[in-house]
Amino acid sequence: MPLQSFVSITPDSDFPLENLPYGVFRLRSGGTARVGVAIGEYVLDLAVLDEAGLLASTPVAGQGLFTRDSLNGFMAAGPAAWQAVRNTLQRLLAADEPTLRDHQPLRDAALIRQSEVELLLPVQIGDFTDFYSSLYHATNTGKMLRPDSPPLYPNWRHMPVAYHGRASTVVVSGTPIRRPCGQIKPSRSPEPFFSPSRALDFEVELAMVIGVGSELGVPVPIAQAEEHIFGFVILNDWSARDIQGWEYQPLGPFLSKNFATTISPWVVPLAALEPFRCSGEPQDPPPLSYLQPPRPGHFDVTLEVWLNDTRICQTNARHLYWSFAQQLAHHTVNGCRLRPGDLMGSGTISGPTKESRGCLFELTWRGTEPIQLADGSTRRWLEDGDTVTMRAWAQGDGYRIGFGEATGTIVANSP
Ligand SMILES: O=C(O)/C=C/C(=O)CC(=O)CC(=O)O
Ligand SMILES: [Ca+2]
Ligand SMILES: [Mg+2]
Repeated sequence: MPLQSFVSITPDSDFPLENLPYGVFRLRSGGTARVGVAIGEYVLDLAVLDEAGLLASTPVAGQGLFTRDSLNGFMAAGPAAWQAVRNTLQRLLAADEPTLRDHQPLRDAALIRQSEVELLLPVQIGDFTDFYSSLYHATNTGKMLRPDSPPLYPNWRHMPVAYHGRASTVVVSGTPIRRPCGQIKPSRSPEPFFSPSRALDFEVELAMVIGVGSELGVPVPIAQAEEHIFGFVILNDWSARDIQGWEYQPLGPFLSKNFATTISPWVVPLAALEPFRCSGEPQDPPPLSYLQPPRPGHFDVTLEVWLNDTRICQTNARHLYWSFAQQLAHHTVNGCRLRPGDLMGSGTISGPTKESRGCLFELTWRGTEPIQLADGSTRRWLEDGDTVTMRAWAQGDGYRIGFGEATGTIVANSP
């Protein structure tokens, strides 16, 4: 039986009382940025609640953490504070709780229609790392990029491989995406040339948002890894496959991926995904002991990709080989420090079936098998004006933990 709120929530809403994802918003009519949670069609303004003393029972009351333009201050307060605020909000929004329900002026000030707000980038991102943790994606990618070698490098099943991206180009859902220019060298061309990308792609991922940092030189043990995770967003790692194919050896992706990365505006708390914890793909060989988790670390989250009006991919985060806890333990095992606001992408979440391939690179097999859209047109790669929208949710009994969406439209460029 879903939790009952006095705010009306339909069963297909992304934002029931069980979810309460955090975001940063501004009224379209003006004003400063503030922190809120999504509930049904509304945003609950936490700054208003704090000023009214309704968060008094939590360790973060009266610190001004919700009148900021990022979640970083609140995230740094740690898991006990997150849990206290979450418990308080679930109580304040409950159907049988009069404090907010029956206080009309406060209710009007605190609950704002989402249609009246602009959602901002929720986190000030210090570092962005992107993993490569789907066995299906890594195998397909390896087959296409390196047809004459085994698809997986020998390290892949021993560690969560990743590359370092650019925090400076992570943008919030809705931001237009300018087609990047760069060096391209098709195999039939003897020399590289400079051009707008002709092989623009998306990658559907989830990303963890780091809440609490770690100490320089001190690895985070896998059993404590999740204590550092504040929550999750949808991530689209826009990728220019032609630039990537020429630049990536031997150091990996660079300009082919760091021109833009889109994230969804609501950060879904780890606590909201707890009922959806599950095992991932079997790991063979067994990982080294620092990567052996004390419990399952995957989550049953469905993801969809829409290209204009056509759904072109449906996949699930449980298809990942390496879990978020394993990624985090590996990332810090050398003493690399975490900071509040770091962002870590899962890697493209491809599954075992054709429709669960998480990028055009795989869906069109490097552009050789065009896909058909509902309007009759076909695509090998993204065209100017195309809109890619990603959605994600965990399906509960009578409710869903939704992530909202991560969307972006391609804008033309000329060299
Ligand atoms: O060079 C390769 O084998 C492939 C690299 C990537 O595709 C990097 C990446 O973004 C990984 C991912 O999203 O899974
Ligand atoms: Ca990626
Ligand atoms: Mg990218």
